[in-house]
Amino acid sequence: MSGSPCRKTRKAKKHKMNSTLKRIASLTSLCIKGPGGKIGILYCFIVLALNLVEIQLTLKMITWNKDFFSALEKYDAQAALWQIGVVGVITLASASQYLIATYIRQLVQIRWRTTLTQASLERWFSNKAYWHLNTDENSPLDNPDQRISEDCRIFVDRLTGKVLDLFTGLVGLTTYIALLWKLSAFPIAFTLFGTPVVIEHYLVWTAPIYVLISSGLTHWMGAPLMKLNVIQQHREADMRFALARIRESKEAVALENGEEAERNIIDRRYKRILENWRHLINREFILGIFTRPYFMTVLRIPLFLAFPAYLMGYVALGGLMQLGSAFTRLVTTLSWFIFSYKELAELSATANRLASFMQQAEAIGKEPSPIEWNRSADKQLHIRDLTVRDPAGENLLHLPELIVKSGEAVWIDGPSGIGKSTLLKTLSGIWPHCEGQVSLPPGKTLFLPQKAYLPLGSLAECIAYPDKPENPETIRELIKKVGLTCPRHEEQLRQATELGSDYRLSGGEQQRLMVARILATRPEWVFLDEATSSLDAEAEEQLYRLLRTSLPDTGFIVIAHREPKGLGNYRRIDLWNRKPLEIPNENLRVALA
Ligand SMILES: Nc1ncnc2c1ncn2[C@@H]1O[C@H](COP(=O)(O)OP(=O)(O)OP(=O)(O)O)[C@@H](O)[C@H]1O
Repeated sequence: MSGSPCRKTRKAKKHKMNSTLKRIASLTSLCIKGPGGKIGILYCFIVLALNLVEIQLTLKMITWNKDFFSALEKYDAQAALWQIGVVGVITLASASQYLIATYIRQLVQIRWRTTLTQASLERWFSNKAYWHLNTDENSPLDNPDQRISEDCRIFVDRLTGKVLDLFTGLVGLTTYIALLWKLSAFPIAFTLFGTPVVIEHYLVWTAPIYVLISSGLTHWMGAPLMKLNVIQQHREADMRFALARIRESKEAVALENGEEAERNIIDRRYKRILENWRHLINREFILGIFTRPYFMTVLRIPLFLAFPAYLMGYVALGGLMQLGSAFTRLVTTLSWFIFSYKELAELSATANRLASFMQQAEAIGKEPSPIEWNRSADKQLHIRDLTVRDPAGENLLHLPELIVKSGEAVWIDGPSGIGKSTLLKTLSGIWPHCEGQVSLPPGKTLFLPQKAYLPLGSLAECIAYPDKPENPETIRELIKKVGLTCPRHEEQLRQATELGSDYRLSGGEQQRLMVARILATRPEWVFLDEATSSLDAEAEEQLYRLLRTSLPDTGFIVIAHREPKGLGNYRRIDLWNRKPLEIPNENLRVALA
């Protein structure tokens, strides 16, 4: 039997709830295991202890209500004045408790957020997850880069806020129930359909019924909020991404007068935000119809409910006020769920997003590599039976065998789109759609794409990237060597790297910087993907000559559409030829799939 649809939905909801709780627990344990995480637990206990002090202060305040109003009822000015002093002391203690607890709670947040952010970054960078993770519009993993900073903050904030409140609430609940039980030792009697009904301690029973009905209504009305909040964050992040992309490509946009087109893209994304926002505010409005009056009356209702006890003469005015405030505290504590609905929705949505990001990033490392990687002991790069495909599974290239000795140079050229860059991505180990065997010789390898990458930081850091920078004098010499000799270059280079304004350098100048990087990092193997395409032929030749003479033992694999003069003796892999290609070297046979 497959079960009724209703039961199935309930089962699915229960399963979802369980997996959310598991995710919250696993992220919390990650926070605790990090540096200073255990001290965080100690701090949480201190916050809990302070919260228990707050419960005691609340009990004092409930008693104060009785004493103060009794004094008023009796026109006892001296007692009333004394109670004003008492309330001052309680307020002072309560404010101190609140400030210290909040401060310690924030100390926990600093520790745990740091751990969670580090853990996310570790997964983001390890196995190049930032490259592999599918983050397009239809992916459930939206804008993970933005999530790392935002979700880690929200998760820790809600966890240390709401979960500690939950524990405090549970203690408070038992205390207030016990107090109300003691205070409301009188029954309420009425007739229902001709039958006399007497309910002892009726105020204690009324509170949970009142809150249960209210919580049920809140959940029913507010349930769609969770999904709408997730969609809203997704769309906001999409718009931020589109805006950041314009900043990144501002030169192309400005040159192509793309303002209107860009404006349309942003407008479309903003429209999607508005669409969901409308649903969100409608739903918040519906929820508010209930929660707003609830918040406003929650402090009055107890008085109305305790009123019959006053009329029946069970309590005096002071007792009524004491009952009212005890009932209010019980209802407020029970209402924790209602007051925290939005934040709880955020906590669960954030936990789900963060955990699924971490799971997906971890899964990347677990997938076996489609390439059989070996370490070659003979200082040769050895590729055997390598097939490179596109993501749809269509063959792009097939290399039966290619051996490159250290210090050798290979030039690969062929038509656009044939798969040259994809071949380099395969050799770097990031392209998953391939198979074959690759033996890499030991030593450093450097892959440089056509578009130079200038990381944010000092010029020395940019040149030495990804290694640690050398001394500034060496850097200055290297910059001169690659032809950036003009005095104005110094300031431009500083702005390009330190301020991230790489558009201040011409394409050729940026590529000269990349040549300086090869000279600074001195790799054993260099893979260049049209990395000199913006230079004029003469400059290109000079730079290749510089590379070959400075790094005579380095193997060069160069993808270029024009002959890399200056590279010295090189072998050519000509992918223009559509038939299997015989190259003079016996070891090198290239065929197009
Ligand atoms: N990340 C990717 N996702 C989907 N398809 C891709 C991806 N990268 C490359 N391709 C496809 O693989 C094919 C080969 O692309 P590749 O960039 O390797 O060509 P190329 O020979 O280097 O071209 P060019 O000389 O124009 O740079 C192209 O059809 C391209 O659309």
